[in-house]
Amino acid sequence: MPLRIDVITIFPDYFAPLQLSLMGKAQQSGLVTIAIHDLREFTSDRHRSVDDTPYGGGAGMVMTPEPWGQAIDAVVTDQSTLIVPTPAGKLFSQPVAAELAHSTHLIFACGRYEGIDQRVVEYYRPRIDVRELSIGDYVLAGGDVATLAMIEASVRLVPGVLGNPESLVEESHQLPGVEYPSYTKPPTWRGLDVPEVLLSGHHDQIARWRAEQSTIRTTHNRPDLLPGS
Ligand SMILES: Nc1ccc2ncsc2c1
Repeated sequence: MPLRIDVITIFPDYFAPLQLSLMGKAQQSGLVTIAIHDLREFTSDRHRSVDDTPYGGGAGMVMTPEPWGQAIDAVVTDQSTLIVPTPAGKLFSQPVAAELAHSTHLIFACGRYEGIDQRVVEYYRPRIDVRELSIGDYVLAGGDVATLAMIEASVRLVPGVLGNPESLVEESHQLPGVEYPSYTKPPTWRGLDVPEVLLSGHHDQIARWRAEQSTIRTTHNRPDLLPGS
């Protein structure tokens, strides 16, 4: 049963990259099907409007609920998971990507402006799995780039998508923290040598060196990921 993904957006062209590389191959292989829908196709007024001023005042505009209701109703099933990217959401992570990779049907609602009228989430929550997800503590111009990131992170975990599942095994055995630095040919580049241990063939020493490097990097860049932090 392939993973089906429906993306609803006012900028369908943002999703052209999904035809390339790994994401494109995943679709050609039949492991994943991705459909992009223009929210404006689900409006009924002459101007195809999708937003209005916020109740309660405040700057910016809010996306009106009805086009979203029409668009989501056009694709939803009782197996669907509705994902609403928002800076206010729970943090997307590798474990969440793994969950999404094993779903049957994902609907991404890419909001713009100040977001989507909250009643859209309230309406679907009793009916299907609804997840408001953030990709980090920063604000984009809309949910489209966040959706691209979450699709790529999730689809690469769909069994069969990655040519070499070994890289997923390594990822899953990742020590708590960030990965060690990587090197390839040439052995010397602009006067800089590859760490000697990596050329030694001593796999135990290499493993130890990589674990040390991961700890050094995690301590410096992501102390929040250190065990016990
Ligand atoms: N609708 C919207 C606006 C900004 C933003 N930034 C990250 S996800 C998101 C979603």
